[in-house]
Amino acid sequence: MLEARALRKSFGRTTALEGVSLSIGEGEIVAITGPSGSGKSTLLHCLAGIIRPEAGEVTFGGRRVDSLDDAGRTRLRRESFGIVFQHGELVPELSAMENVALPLLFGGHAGQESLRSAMEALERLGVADCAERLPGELSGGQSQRVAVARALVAGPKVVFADEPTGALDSLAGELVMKELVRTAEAARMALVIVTHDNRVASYANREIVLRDGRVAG
Ligand SMILES: Nc1ncnc2c1ncn2[C@@H]1O[C@H](COP(=O)(O)OP(=O)(O)OP(=O)(O)O)[C@@H](O)[C@H]1O
Repeated sequence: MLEARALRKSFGRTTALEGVSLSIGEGEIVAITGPSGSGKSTLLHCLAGIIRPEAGEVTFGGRRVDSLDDAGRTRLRRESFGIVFQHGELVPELSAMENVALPLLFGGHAGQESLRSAMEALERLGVADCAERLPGELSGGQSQRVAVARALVAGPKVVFADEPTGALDSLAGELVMKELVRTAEAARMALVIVTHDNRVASYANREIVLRDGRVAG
């Protein structure tokens, strides 16, 4: 469903990815691991259409992602992907519940229905009590759970998550991982997780290890 072939990406003189190829199936849970600086986030961003590789191809459902223009990639992300960034990246002026409702509102759903679904997603992630708060009034871990709720709420085909449990204690981390895995299994959603944490990687069907921008195993 999601494929990458011979990806290369550099930043100035730093080669972040070199010759990375992989294929991820529907409903598959894949952990991307490897040392700091090995290219994990860069790979996730290329797969999700956030940045474009200099060489190689990314396809989703047989359609090229990397050759789409910015508007095309934004539309694809909105329609088919859910993304959890390392630091939450919530809209600061909107409440937690409104942040979670955004993907539904962008998708043309009615306001009340979107807010109700957002509330249910917050409940499943154990942060319903944060619904009315602004992102600036949330802890790092609460923000991260709100960001996971936002990524899942619109029923994406793929969720990309960069260290989704980095700011969480082990109990909350487990809740987040169980909710991600439950949704992946129930909706045949693929899940691509960048992580340093072996416990998180243990939820995956497969682990892709990067070293110096290449797939090492
Ligand atoms: N925007 C950027 N500008 C310049 N260099 C960058 C940029 N993004 C990444 N890099 C470099 O590319 C390499 C890969 O970075 P990347 O963030 O993908 O690694 P990572 O494996 O996710 O690291 P970490 O585990 O520390 O988050 C690193 O050497 C990094 O310094």
